Amino acid sequence: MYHLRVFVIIKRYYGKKHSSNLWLERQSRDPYVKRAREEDWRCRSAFKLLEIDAKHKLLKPGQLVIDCGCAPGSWTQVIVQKINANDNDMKWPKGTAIGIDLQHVNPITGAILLSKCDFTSAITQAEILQKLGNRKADLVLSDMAPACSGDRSMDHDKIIELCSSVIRFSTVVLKKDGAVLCKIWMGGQQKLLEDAMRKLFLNVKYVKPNASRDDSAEIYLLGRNFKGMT
Ligand SMILES: C[S@@+](CC[C@H](N)C(=O)[O-])C[C@H]1O[C@@H](n2cnc3c(N)ncnc32)[C@H](O)[C@@H]1O
Repeated sequence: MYHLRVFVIIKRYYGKKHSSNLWLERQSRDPYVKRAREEDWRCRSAFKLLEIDAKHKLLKPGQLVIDCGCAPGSWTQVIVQKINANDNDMKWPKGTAIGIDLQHVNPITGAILLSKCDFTSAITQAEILQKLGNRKADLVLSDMAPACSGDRSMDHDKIIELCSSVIRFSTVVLKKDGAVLCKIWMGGQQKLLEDAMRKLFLNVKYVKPNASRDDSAEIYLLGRNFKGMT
């Protein structure tokens, strides 16, 4: 019995060490990780949003954008840059970026950050509404991802729950014709989410940027031209 316990402990230790070595090796070979460091983005995810934006032209000067699941902050960095791109031109108002995350987020100049906040909680959503005042958002983004349990189907259900919360909140805060972009992990419930979005947005499509790893189940659902609530 004792030997069995020792064997299990050693296997667990080396298993973890092996997978963290694989992760390190993968990071060191990843060109986006290197570029993120060189270009001062907080993480490689910046390139996903930059790529989606280059193709779909979502971010514009003067917009109000809500970034759900923003830590460590690379999407918020991109947003702040794009919505204030015409900063010297007085005809454009300054943009507003609001980032929310469960984790601590280091300050980003030009962004309002709600650190250590659960986006799905009523308290956090009330706080976002308070920050908005009587303004509405042009764009709601969600790159939120639940902590992986290792059970694909359970993780899929959890991320769909997060997206459902984003869509519900978007119906309250979005301007007519506004847009939502949210990350999902593909699975059985994605069609339900897609159908719910089709009822609210004129255009709904799937988007997979090159910076999103090929072997990942990650994909983004983009809903454009919010129909507004009647
Ligand atoms: C992939 S990371 C986001 C990366 C980010 N877009 C960037 O570019 O830096 C996913 C984030 O979602 C956050 N998250 C997961 N569930 C959340 C929740 N209920 N409320 C707020 N943030 C959440 C996690 O804490 C994590 O930081």
